Amino acid sequence: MDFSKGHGTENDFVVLPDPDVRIDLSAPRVTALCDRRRGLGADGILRVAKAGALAAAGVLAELPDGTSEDDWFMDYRNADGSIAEMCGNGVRVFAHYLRSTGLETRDEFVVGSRAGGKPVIVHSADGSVGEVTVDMGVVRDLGTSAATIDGKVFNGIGIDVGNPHLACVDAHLTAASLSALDLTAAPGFDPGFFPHGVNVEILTRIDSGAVDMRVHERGVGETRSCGTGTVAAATAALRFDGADSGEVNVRIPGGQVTVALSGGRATLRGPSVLVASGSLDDNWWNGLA
Ligand SMILES: N[C@@H](CCC[C@H](N)C(=O)O)C(=O)O
Repeated sequence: MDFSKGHGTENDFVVLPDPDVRIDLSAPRVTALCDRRRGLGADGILRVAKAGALAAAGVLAELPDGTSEDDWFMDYRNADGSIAEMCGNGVRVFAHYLRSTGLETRDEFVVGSRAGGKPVIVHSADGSVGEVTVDMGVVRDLGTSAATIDGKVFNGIGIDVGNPHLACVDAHLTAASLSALDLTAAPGFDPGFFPHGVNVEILTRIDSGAVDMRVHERGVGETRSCGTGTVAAATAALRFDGADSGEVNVRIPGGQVTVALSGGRATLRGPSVLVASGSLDDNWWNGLA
């Protein structure tokens, strides 16, 4: 079992090449592989497969919109073994991996996800560093809700970027007070509003075209970055200022990305790093099934 390890602004992933879908990617295998003591350690897994092969194997009930059988498909799993619809940082790492390994020779192609096909532009991709823009598609406003963190209530907007987010702009926050927040425990949220759980972003308002953001991810915990979360954050920050389009630089603990919103759609541009590749021990892997 070959693997690569990579990250997008320090949101890290184990990449498992499995074009013909021969691996049983069970929840125990995902959790063990993502465990930072028992396994390789990661926020999530990116299985690299052909969309048609995933459908034939029954991993996908049907091909999502904008995805065809021959497209590469990012079969994303959270560190706790749950399946998520989309991962913005993951798509950048996925596209970088495909280009740097030669599995894909084009600079512009579609990456399939459970939230639909995501067109990408690979601006650069060597063996270790890449830069990718992802067309994230339609961003949907779900209405207002609130999160509770460390006993404090943060008002925000529910935003669907293929997966669910609650993005909370707090005009009193500074980069320093944001970094002092205790995000160890999962934020409280309204389960009636978010029946499938939610990713929660806390952020400053826009200053000089940029916001600072932290995130607590569904199925993972606090991460150093979340690509779909940065799109939700940029959307909420623009709304906070009465705008529905524009470009926002989003600073997260793991780096910076750029989100552009226009006509209810978003693009996400940012870096990708591939740090290692190798093979898993067969006995260890097979013992996890
Ligand atoms: N880190 C990802 C999002 C991964 C999925 C998320 N935890 C969920 O369950 O929706 C990103 O970069 O978007």
